[in-house]
Amino acid sequence: MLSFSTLTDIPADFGASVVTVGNFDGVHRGHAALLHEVVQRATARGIRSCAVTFEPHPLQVLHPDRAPELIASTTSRYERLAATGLDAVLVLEFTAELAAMTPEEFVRDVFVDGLHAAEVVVGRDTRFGVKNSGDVDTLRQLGQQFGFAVDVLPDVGEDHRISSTDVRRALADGAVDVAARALGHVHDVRGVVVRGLQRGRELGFPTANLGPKPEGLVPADGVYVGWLVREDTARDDAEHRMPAAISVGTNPTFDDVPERTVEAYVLDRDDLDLYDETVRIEFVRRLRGNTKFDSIDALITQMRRDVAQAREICRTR
Ligand SMILES: Cc1cc2nc3c(=O)[nH]c(=O)nc-3n(C[C@H](O)[C@H](O)[C@H](O)COP(=O)(O)O)c2cc1C
Ligand SMILES: Nc1ncnc2c1ncn2[C@@H]1O[C@H](COP(=O)(O)OP(=O)(O)OP(=O)(O)O)[C@@H](O)[C@H]1O
Repeated sequence: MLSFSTLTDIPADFGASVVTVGNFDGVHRGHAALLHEVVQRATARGIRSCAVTFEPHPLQVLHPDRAPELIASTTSRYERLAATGLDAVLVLEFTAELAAMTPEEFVRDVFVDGLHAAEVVVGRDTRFGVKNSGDVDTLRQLGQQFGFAVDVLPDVGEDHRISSTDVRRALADGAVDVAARALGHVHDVRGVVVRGLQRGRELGFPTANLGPKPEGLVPADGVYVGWLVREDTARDDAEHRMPAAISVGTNPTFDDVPERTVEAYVLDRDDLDLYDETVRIEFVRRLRGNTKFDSIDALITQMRRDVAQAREICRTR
């Protein structure tokens, strides 16, 4: 997938394209359906497919107090966009100047002059241009004016429209299985493995601890079942993706963990050295909250139960 960060990056011979626009945070099932349509229509016409997106998230610039915590990092969004088969992504820096463009200016500069759009595909609630003043009707008028087709796709979602907002809410509640259903993939966070307090090994469960502020939305404190994925190993390596019991929180049984951490015990492995590696932790299912135990023995007994449950769940996947 080609990646452009300004309009001037687009090569002169890029040709005509089928285009869509949005934040695509998390690249959920609604986004994926829309992007799939963009790719299919471009293939049918024998032209390029391109998604226009923004960095940072528009609300971070316009209303930082209302800006959402993003589901996925820029890296992960990029990878998921690439996986849809798009030919190109245009990641525009979202600035006050961009925010001030009228719908007509945005469409002319970006879709028409920049990407030579033959067709623009959007969801029915799309808004664009200064103060979100443009909607699908505006887009249809501009399509007639500039000579591109406009397709408005129906909502995706069984009982209600899938949205990034719902995915964020599910993750904040620890409902990682609900989030995965809306996303169409398991949610993950990404970070470098750092040294913890080295207590895990004594408890019988050594854990890979992610450094502070991993990329991606960290779900509610609790104990989860999932997978640890090592980015630096090949996909077909047996140790690339390994089942894990995961803990998110401040380890309340101990009083010495000031920061919320994400740590994963790779099931039945005490021989791994993951320090300084970049890993992803995938969250499949929540088992329970993160509790303060009266004794270390009580914690260990519960961790054994967690691990047994994790083994069972991962065995069937
Ligand atoms: C499956 C699992 C469940 C856990 N549950 C709890 C818990 O309920 N309460 C708690 O205080 N710590 C819990 N922990 C975190 C342990 O306290 C932590 O892994 C241990 O203190 C090692 O920390 P370290 O890696 O910083 O050395 C859990 C860890 C795992 C892997
Ligand atoms: N469930 C859905 N079904 C169909 N299209 C969707 C769905 N969700 C988003 N889209 C479309 O995907 C494009 C990109 O959307 P964008 O990421 O900007 O917002 P969003 O997902 O609607 O945001 P949020 O969920 O945070 O309200 C838009 O054209 C939007 O209409």
